[in-house]
Amino acid sequence: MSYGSTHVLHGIDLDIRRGEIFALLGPNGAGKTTTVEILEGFRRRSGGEVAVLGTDPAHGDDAWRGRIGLVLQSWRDHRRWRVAELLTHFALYYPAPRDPAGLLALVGLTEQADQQVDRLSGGQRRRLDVALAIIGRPELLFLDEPTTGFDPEARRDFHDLVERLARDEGVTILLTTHDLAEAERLADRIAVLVNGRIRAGGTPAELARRAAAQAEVRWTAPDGSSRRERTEDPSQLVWELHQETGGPVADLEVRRPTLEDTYLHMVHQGEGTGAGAGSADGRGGADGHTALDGPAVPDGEKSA
Ligand SMILES: Nc1ncnc2c1ncn2[C@@H]1O[C@H](COP(=O)(O)OP(=O)(O)OP(=O)(O)O)[C@@H](O)[C@H]1O
Repeated sequence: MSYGSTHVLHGIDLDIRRGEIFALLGPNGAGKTTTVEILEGFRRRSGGEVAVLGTDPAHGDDAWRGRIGLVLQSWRDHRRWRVAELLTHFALYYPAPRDPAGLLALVGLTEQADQQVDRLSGGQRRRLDVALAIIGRPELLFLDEPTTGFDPEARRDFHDLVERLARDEGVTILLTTHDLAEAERLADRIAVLVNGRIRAGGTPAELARRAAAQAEVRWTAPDGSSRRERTEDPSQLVWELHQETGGPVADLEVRRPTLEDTYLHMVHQGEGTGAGAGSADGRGGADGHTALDGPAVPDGEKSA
């Protein structure tokens, strides 16, 4: 995807399965919204192939659109409508809509049913966006940074709702977020997008395992110098150090990077170089490695 001469997406390769929650994770400006808008049929791509529910979104008709629900990043229409009125009105567009009252209860807006849309708080407005997106019982739901502005309780309720939609109703969900914890909590699979390229992909557990594959061991040598070494078998290294020193190893510390350390490292590296394109199944990378196979601790913490 290019805007004029600016390339914003490079070789994105995504395969999202029916019924899964898929998170597109990445920092501001990574290309998440652009990707999602291409999939939704709102933005015409510059090249490549896309099929959403078997249809090229550039040629999606009303029947295709009726199978999809959208929660956009910002959506500020219908300010003077009352909440329940708006839902009842939107329900008319679909062949088998949800019951508006039940839907209000589902998203926690029953008390606001008669309130005007422009009087809702940011979080309540977001809940209404979700209600509007699912009123037509979509097979596929796009959620573009859905929990921005939510307080912790609203965030938890929203996560429960997303899980219910996926697990109980089989809705396929594509979620964009820059919140690693949100992606970890909700997603069956995650693709990390940095600078328009997929830097890594897999289940949250796979990413965490790859992130934690190498531990960093720090200690103070008998000559007083600070030492660090990275290893997949810290116990072996510590045993050897103990033998060499002939006693306790001074200032010994063993640290495994968290998924967050690795994500931040990946973002930092990707924004610096723009290198490392790959696919969402974790195989990617020009050299056959994803960034998660690479240095597992932030640069600032590495030393000889
Ligand atoms: N209409 C446009 N014309 C030119 N450049 C654009 C346009 N829309 C987006 N961009 C650029 O494309 C890149 C990707 O933007 P995009 O909105 O897809 O990122 P994002 O990952 O969704 O970011 P955020 O988390 O901030 O919402 C950015 O560098 C942005 O400035």
